Amino acid sequence: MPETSASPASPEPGEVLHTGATIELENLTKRYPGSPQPSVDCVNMEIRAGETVIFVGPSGCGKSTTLKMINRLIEPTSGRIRINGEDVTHMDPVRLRRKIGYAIQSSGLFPHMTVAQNIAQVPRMLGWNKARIRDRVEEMLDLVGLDPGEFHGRYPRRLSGGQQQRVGVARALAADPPVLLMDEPFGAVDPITRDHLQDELIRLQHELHKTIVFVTHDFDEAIKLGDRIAVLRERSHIAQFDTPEAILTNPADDFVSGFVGAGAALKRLNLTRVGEVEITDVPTVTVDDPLQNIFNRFRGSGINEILLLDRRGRPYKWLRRGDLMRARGSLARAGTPVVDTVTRDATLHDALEAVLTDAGGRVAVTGRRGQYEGVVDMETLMNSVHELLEADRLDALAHQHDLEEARTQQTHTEQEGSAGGDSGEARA
Ligand SMILES: Nc1ncnc2c1ncn2[C@@H]1O[C@H](COP(=O)(O)OP(=O)(O)OP(=O)(O)O)[C@@H](O)[C@H]1O
Repeated sequence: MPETSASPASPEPGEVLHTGATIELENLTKRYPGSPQPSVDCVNMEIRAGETVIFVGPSGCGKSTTLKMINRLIEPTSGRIRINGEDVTHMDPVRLRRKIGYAIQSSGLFPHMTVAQNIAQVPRMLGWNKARIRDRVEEMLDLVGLDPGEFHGRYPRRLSGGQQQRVGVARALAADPPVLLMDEPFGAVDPITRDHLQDELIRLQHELHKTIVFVTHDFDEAIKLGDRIAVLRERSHIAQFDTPEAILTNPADDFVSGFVGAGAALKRLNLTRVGEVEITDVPTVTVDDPLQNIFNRFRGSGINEILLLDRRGRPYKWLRRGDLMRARGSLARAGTPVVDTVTRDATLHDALEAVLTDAGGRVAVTGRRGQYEGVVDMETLMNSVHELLEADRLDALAHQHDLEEARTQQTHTEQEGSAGGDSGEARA
């Protein structure tokens, strides 16, 4: 039976919708039947409302089990879960799951339902009326960057892996839950699609401020997406729970260092976004511009290269002067196709990768619908990397200085304390 009252516009008392909710795990433990050891052993963790927390750790350490206990897909053996202060450890799990979005690696879409029906599933169970569901489906498709007109009636088998994941995220968010759990949601897609999906999740999170708990094997993904990262070791013991910067610059122990792996300086590039560096403009023309106009653009300026945009303003090809000579009246044969692009939410690491594989040493920056917004080139990236490393070096020096001061202070306090102790005894 559908619930009659529930609606995101009319939250129940104590319930915060539209934005995130706090999650508290208290001594959370799972012992699977027949296993001598618990798979998750006494986890204590506080996740703030609106933050993205990433669980990383070696295979089998208990990441998924911990995650699935939050929406009780796996029942805890003992311990407590509180969401926004409310103890949900024994709440009806079906009711609980309507408040918690869940996205998984294989997207989990129902193959016999259209995209729209998949997205509408939880709102339907919540008893929303048809018009509201229809509006919400359109809104969700738009939110995850899929054209509602094109994708509404499609079946999942007619979507690419990346599109399926987008629909999976749209479905998880449809009832506007304050919490979103994501279990390796981008694990099965190719690296370029994965980068784009990550960028989109960052953009979504800027708009929505959900509380997201995200499981991954990939430390680079954790750095890119997490406000905080929980590095877990066996039985979900927390090795370190901190910001990506702190984990990269001050790993708590050898286990964390080993997990961070080599190349911390390169990983540092994952902490800066393309939107934070200088984006330059290049001359552009569109496929509808007459060839003669394009010739004139070259002729009228000293430029050697123009970016050709498609009808929707998306980067399509790089055109050089010589290409036009060979075009023989048609742009179809001219130029070098744009293979990769980045958004402003992409990391410098993504941008560097794209620039390194691009013969021209630059990558086009695109907006939400893939439209051209500018270009980042090798020189900008190199300058930014130098600035970042220099800033890190100064931070490390300041940190070292603070530590030394604290040590000196402590020595003084101890010396004074032992002197003070004597006088204390004398007073007693
Ligand atoms: N249904 C189950 N019955 C018994 N043991 C289980 C079950 N599910 C998981 N486990 C065990 O619990 C431990 C933690 O598993 P879990 O799937 O949570 O780890 P994980 O860190 O998410 O692993 P991976 O990164 O490989 O997905 C593993 O040792 C696993 O073998």
